[in-house]
Amino acid sequence: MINLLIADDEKEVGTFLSRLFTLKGYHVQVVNSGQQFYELDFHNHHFHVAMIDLKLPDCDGLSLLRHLKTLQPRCKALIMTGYSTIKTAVEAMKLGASDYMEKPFDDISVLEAQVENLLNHCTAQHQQVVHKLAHDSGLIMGERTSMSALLETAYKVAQKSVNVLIEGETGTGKEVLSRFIHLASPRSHEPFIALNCGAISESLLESELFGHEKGAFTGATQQRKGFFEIAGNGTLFLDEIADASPAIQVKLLRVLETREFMRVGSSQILHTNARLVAASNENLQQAVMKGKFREDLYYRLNVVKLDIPALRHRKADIPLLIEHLTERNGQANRTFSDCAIEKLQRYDWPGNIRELSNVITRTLTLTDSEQTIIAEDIVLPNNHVLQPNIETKAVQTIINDPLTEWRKRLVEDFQQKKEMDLTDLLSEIKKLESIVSKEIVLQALQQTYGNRNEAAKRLHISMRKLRYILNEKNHS
Ligand SMILES: Nc1ncnc2c1ncn2[C@@H]1O[C@H](COP(=O)(O)OP(=O)(O)OP(=O)(O)O)[C@@H](O)[C@H]1O
Repeated sequence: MINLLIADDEKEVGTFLSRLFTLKGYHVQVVNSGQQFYELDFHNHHFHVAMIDLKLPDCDGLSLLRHLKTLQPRCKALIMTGYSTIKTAVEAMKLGASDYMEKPFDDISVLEAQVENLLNHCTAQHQQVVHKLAHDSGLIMGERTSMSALLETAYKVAQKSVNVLIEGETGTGKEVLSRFIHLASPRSHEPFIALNCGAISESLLESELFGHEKGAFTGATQQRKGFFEIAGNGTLFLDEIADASPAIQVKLLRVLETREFMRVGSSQILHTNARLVAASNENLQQAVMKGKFREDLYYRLNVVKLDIPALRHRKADIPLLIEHLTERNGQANRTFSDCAIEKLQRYDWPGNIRELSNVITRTLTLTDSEQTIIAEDIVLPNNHVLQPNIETKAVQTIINDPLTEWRKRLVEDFQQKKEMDLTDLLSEIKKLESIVSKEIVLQALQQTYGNRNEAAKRLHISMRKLRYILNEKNHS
């Protein structure tokens, strides 16, 4: 028996949906408040799909979603939302909701289809689809990394007609991700147009975006369509959006608000249905605070924000990327030794995947095509800093030495006393733990030149834990 859960304070909605799905043979449970939701017996009663309204009188839908996903991670959640809360619905998708549906429901068959889809949704099949799309867009990442979670969110928002803002350092793959969004969207058969707002002058950018009439300016010898027109029902990717001039920002805002624009030199109003994906390697919110970027445009673009992590924060992806980039160079048969891969993983990659790609191409070109690439073949920038591999070094020096000494002392102690005091032993283990962890943290701090945030990140611990290990009293 399929079990559905509906959480909505509007009783009529609950009754209507309950009737609709009961007729299909499903068992439907309706709750009208957060309190009723929390009183459900999630431990003994499994739900297949939960439809959750974002606004309940006594709590918000996101808390209900968190509760549900903690107790029943396999239950698919469909968020019901009004237009004003679409942004929160997208947040909900980041928290694990499968989809959202706008209320009031214009077409009930769409809701029915969404629920059916979720019920038929097979995880393995779904992952295959996402992987294939990623591969087709040239996007490589490891499994269960920060990128795979990001891709899952990107896949979900791709299905919607919302604007997307992608932030990430230069070369992290913002354009690649925007291609993935396009390919995963219902617009995939329409054009994908990419334009770098930082690479051209203001007047040229305006005419590239909106087109121009013949004679609109010197050199405009014929009428030309702009990218908004060429993109049609497809996707327009605007890279380095923070570099658009104030005048262009005003025009973009107008297009996003009204979906209308005019070619340069024309008074004819044209309509666009293109989806906008904007990207920036600068933090756009900070650009707003500095007065460099319009706040209203920022909010229009930032319906969904995807942050691509820098390559140095996802080094686990490097071996796969090396393989992919080697293949892209037409040299799939070439291999990198373990030491070579380790060397590449220890570098910080300020230019991210673009820089990695250049290093791979250069290395492949300069080495004999028969040989395995070794660490010495890889030339990194002159002033590069290779990050020591904390784990290896820690095991060799920091853990081994105190452990040997401790073991020796323990054995000598036992030989003298001829008896074992377990309480003493446990307290010795605690002491050893604190000595070793403090040494590791100090080592990490040395390697990050005192940068506590970076040290904590490398050791996969919180700042609070780092302060605790360093015996700083006030570590909260
Ligand atoms: N996940 C990835 N898998 C494989 N290749 C990637 C990935 N991400 C980026 N690349 C490659 O890295 C290079 C830079 O990617 P892209 O142009 O998308 O970065 P970007 O963030 O848009 O850069 P910029 O900020 O400079 O515009 C390209 O050659 C791209 O193919």
